[in-house]
Amino acid sequence: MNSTDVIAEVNGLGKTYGSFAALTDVTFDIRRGEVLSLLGPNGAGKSTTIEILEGYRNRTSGTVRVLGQDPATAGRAWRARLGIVLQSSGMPEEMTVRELVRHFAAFYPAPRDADQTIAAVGLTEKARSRVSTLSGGQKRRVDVALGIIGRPDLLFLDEPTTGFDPAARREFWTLIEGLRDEGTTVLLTTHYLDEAAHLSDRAVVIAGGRIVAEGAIDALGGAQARMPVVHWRDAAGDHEVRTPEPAAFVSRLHAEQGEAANLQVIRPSLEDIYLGIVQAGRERPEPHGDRAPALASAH
Ligand SMILES: Nc1ncnc2c1ncn2[C@@H]1O[C@H](COP(=O)(O)OP(=O)(O)OP(=O)(O)O)[C@@H](O)[C@H]1O
Repeated sequence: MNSTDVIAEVNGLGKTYGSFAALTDVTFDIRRGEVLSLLGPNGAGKSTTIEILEGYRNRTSGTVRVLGQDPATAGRAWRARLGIVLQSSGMPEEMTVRELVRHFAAFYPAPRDADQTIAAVGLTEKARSRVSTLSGGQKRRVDVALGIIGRPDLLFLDEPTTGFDPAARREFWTLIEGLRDEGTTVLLTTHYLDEAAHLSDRAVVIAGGRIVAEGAIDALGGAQARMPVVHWRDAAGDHEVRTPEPAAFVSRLHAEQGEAANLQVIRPSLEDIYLGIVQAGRERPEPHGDRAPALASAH
């Protein structure tokens, strides 16, 4: 891969809070134009990673480059190229949606049109409403509008659809697909595996502060974890066989036994695969001696 195709590089990233290692040896990159999902259970270290990439949190060790610069020292022009939708944000509640979006647009050199952005997040009818009168999901849409108003090269979305109803989530997905088609690179964290599967090209799975899986979203977990399972019942009881060729297996089963009761072919969902990865990560023995890495390069 050409190095210009990499928009962010994280190498051997470590973060300790006192003696607690929140991140250990985290290495991954974000490629231009992709939607990368950062997945992991509560407390895995996702927000810590994102905040280090955004320059809001100092790292303990390792190297990080985002849009060609070290976030720990990068300045305002660099920050203007990022779009950030945090898990929770404090917005001036007394402003109207339009006032707020216009206010933020003024911070950027080449912002989107405020009304078009409000329309893109589905809030045209609320453009004249004060933020204080919006529902939780509508406020989240304002967060997203503020995240994209500056035409970011890299957009961080930290659990963007929490609190959205199902229709709003689908609309949001369409919005993100549109941004991706325009060339925006997105780092997404979500606990909704269907969202990750729908939107992202690749995923990095983090658990206990370490990367436990990484790869194309439709190859995550490897062939074994994704192997279909054939279930059926006969006089001897219930049976379950994992096979890469379920059709051939069912055909043989039928030839041998005739119509099987309760026959099912189940392909593991991304959620099944993800839960298996996280569980395996928990059971993995701790690598010797690096639970709390020394301060290699404090920033
Ligand atoms: N300022 C802090 N001081 C001490 N520990 C912290 C601090 N911030 C985070 N941690 C700890 O670091 C770990 C990683 O937290 P982080 O917020 O990055 O997780 P997360 O993956 O984003 O979780 P969630 O899915 O719940 O948002 C957690 O165990 C958390 O308690």
